[in-house]
Amino acid sequence: MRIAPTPLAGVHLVEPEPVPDARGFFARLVCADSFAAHGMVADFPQCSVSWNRAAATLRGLHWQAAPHAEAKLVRCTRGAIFDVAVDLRPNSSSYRRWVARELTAENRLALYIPAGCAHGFLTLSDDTEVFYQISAPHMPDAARGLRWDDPDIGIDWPTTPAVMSERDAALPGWADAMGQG
Ligand SMILES: Cc1cn([C@H]2C[C@H](O)[C@@H](COP(=O)(O)OP(=O)(O)O[C@H]3O[C@H](C)C(=O)[C@H](O)[C@H]3O)O2)c(=O)[nH]c1=O
Repeated sequence: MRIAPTPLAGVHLVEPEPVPDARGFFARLVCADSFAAHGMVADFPQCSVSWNRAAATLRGLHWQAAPHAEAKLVRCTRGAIFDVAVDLRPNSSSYRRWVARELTAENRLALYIPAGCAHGFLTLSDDTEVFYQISAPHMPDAARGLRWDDPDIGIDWPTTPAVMSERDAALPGWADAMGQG
């Protein structure tokens, strides 16, 4: 697999390297040694999936507060997403910056998002499925969020969301979100 850095500290793009043969191919998706060499965790005690009926569905921007902060490896297993990470770490060289990558079932790319970053995505096609490998269990009381269109972050979404949860539509802007503790 190829692990490439992004402009956000600790956020990496993981690209499988398929080994082809007459049957098709085999490819590794996670490797503890390779991940550790890039400062990434590879222990994912919880895996989740979300299915999204329509294109332009937005989920996020979410994270879990310490001590329940989670690293995530996110991939699109059907359809396509515009996947976004936002750096919330005050001591990070990329604090308050965002990065996005197009993850699709066809490119099999995965975005590694370390603890201390918010995550969200916008679907680019109907019938899109997103698979998460997560380094910490879901703790509802630790759930935090930032609104998708916060002007201080300025994410350049490819299109206006058409579908989102009431929770996501009501998420706070940066100042209030950082005051959530
Ligand atoms: C996250 C989660 C949710 N749930 C339950 C709670 C709700 O009854 C239902 C939907 O939850 P929610 O609306 O928070 O789902 P998303 O909006 O897709 O949240 C996710 O979206 C963004 C993009 C992420 O990166 C996180 O993985 C996660 O926050 O699933 C669980 O049972 N376990 C879980 O781990």
